Amino acid sequence: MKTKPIVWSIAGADCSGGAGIAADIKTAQSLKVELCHLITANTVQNSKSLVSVNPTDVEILKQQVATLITDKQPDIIKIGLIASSEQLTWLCTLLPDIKNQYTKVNVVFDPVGSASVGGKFSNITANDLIKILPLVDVITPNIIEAQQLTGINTSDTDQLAQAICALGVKYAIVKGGHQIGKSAQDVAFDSTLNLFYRVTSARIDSSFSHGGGCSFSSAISAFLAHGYLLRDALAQAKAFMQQGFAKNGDFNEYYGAFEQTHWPQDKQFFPAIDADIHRKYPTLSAFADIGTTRGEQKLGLYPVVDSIEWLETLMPLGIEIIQLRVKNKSQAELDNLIEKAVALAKNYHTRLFINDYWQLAIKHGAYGVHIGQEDLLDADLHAIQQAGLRLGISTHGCYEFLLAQQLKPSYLAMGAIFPTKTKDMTGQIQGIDNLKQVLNLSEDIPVVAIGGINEERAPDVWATGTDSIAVVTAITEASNPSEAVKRFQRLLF
Ligand SMILES: Cc1ncc(COP(=O)(O)OP(=O)(O)O)c(N)n1
Ligand SMILES: Cc1ncsc1CCOP(=O)(O)O
Ligand SMILES: [Mg+2]
Repeated sequence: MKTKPIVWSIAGADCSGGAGIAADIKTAQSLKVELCHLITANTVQNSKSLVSVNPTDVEILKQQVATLITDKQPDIIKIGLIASSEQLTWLCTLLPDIKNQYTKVNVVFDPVGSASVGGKFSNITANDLIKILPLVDVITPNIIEAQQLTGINTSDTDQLAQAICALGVKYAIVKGGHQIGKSAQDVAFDSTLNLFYRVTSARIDSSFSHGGGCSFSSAISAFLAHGYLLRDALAQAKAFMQQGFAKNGDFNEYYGAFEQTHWPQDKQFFPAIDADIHRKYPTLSAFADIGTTRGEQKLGLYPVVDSIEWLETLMPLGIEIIQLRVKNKSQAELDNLIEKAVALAKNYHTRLFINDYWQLAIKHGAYGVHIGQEDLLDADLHAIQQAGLRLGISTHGCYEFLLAQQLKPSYLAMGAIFPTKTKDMTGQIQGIDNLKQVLNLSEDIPVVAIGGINEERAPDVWATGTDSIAVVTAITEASNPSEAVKRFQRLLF
C-alpha cells in the first residue's frame, strides 16, 4: 500500500501568514506530503516590519521530537528559521542521532537570513551557523544567503554552490531569483557526483512573493520525500514556483503571500535546462523525424533485440520500429552485425535503430541511432544529423526529458517505467504518473515508454497516450515470441 511521505518542518511561524510554517503547510498540501511542524519561533511581523521573533524553548522542541518520532517518522527534515543559539546546538546533536537511527532521512536547510520586510531573525553568526552544514543534505539559499554563509562576495552561483558544499553540504541549490535580468537561473551542485544542474525560467514580477523562498525549499523537500532524484525535484520545484508566481502576476498590491498551486504538469511552467551538451551544440537543428506526428500516428510496439536471428523473426510481423541492442561484442563482430541488420531492415522497410554504436550506424546507413544520457556528450550529434540518421535519446525523469527535448531528437524514450531485470535501473523507476508528466511536457516529438512492460501492463501504459512501447523480455522470453508480438500489436491499436 502507498503511504503519504512525511516531512518535518522545523521553522518559524509568521503571523502575517505567508512565510515559514504557513508556506510549508500550504506547499505540503499542494504536493501531497504530510507535514509535521516544530515551531522554532512565534514571530510578530506584517507587511512593513519584523517586530519580534520570540524563540521557542528547546525543551518543547525536544518533547515534540520525542513524541513524533514514535509514530510519524520523517522522510525529510526541513529546517528553516533557527531562532537561537540553543536551538542550533540542539539541532547539531539531534540531526546525527536521527540520521544514525533512520538512515534514509535527508535534511533540507533553508538558511533564513533576514526578513523580506527588513530586520534580522536571530543573532546567530554565519560562523556559528555553518556548524550545521555537515549535517545537511540539501541547502537552498538565495545569492545573498549564500554569500553570507561562505563569506564570498560574488554573484557567481556556481562558485557559491561549490563553496557551500566545501563546508560539508552534499547538494547546494543557489537561487538566482534576486539577480537582475529577464530570466532567473537556479544552480544546483551535486558534490557527490561533481555535477551542476541549471534550470532557468523567465522572470515573473509578482508582488505576491512573500514566503517564496520557504515554499521553494518545501517543494524540494516534498519532491525528495516522494523519492525523486535531486535534478527532478529541482525541475519540478522550479515549475511549482513559476506556476505560483504566474497566478499572482496580475496583482499590483504591495505585498502578498506566494500562491501555492498544485503538482506541476503544464509545460509552460517548466524551466529550460542549461547543460554542457547545449553549450557543445548551440545551433543544432531538429533531427530527421520518423514519419509520425506526436499523438496522431503511433509507432506501437518497439522490440529491442540483440541478434540478426531476432530481427529475422520479428521484422516479417509488420513491426514499425525495431532496435538492435548488442553489448560486449568486438568491433569486427559489431561491424558485420550492423551491416547485415541494416540490409535486412531495408528489405522489410522497418525503422531500425542501432543502440550505442553511432559511428557504425552512420557507416552502414542505418535508419537511426539510440543514445543514452551518459553517451550524449561523447557522440558527434552533428555527424549523426548530417548523415540523415534519426536520433532517439533515453531519459529517466523530467529533468533529463527536458534536457534531451531541447536537442530536438527524433524520439524520446522514458523509463524504466517498471522494475526490469534486463538492466540495472535502481533508483530510476518512473511509474505511470511520471510517464504522464513527460507526455504533457513533450512538444511534437514522439515518446517511447520502456522498462518492465509486459502484456499485462501494456494497456495502462498505452492509455497514457505514449507513442510507442519498447520491450525486451516480454518478447524474447515469451514461450511463443511471434504470438506475443501479435498480441501486443492488437493491444496497442
Ligand atoms: C527505446 C530505448 N529506450 C532506452 C534505451 C536505453 O538506452 P541506454 O540508456 O543507452 O542504455 P543501454 O540500452 O545502452 O543499456 C534503449 N536502448 N532503447
Ligand atoms: C534497455 C532499457 N532501458 C531502460 S529499461 C531497459 C530494459 C527494458 O527491458 P525489459 O522490456 O525486459 O524490461
Ligand atoms: Mg546506450
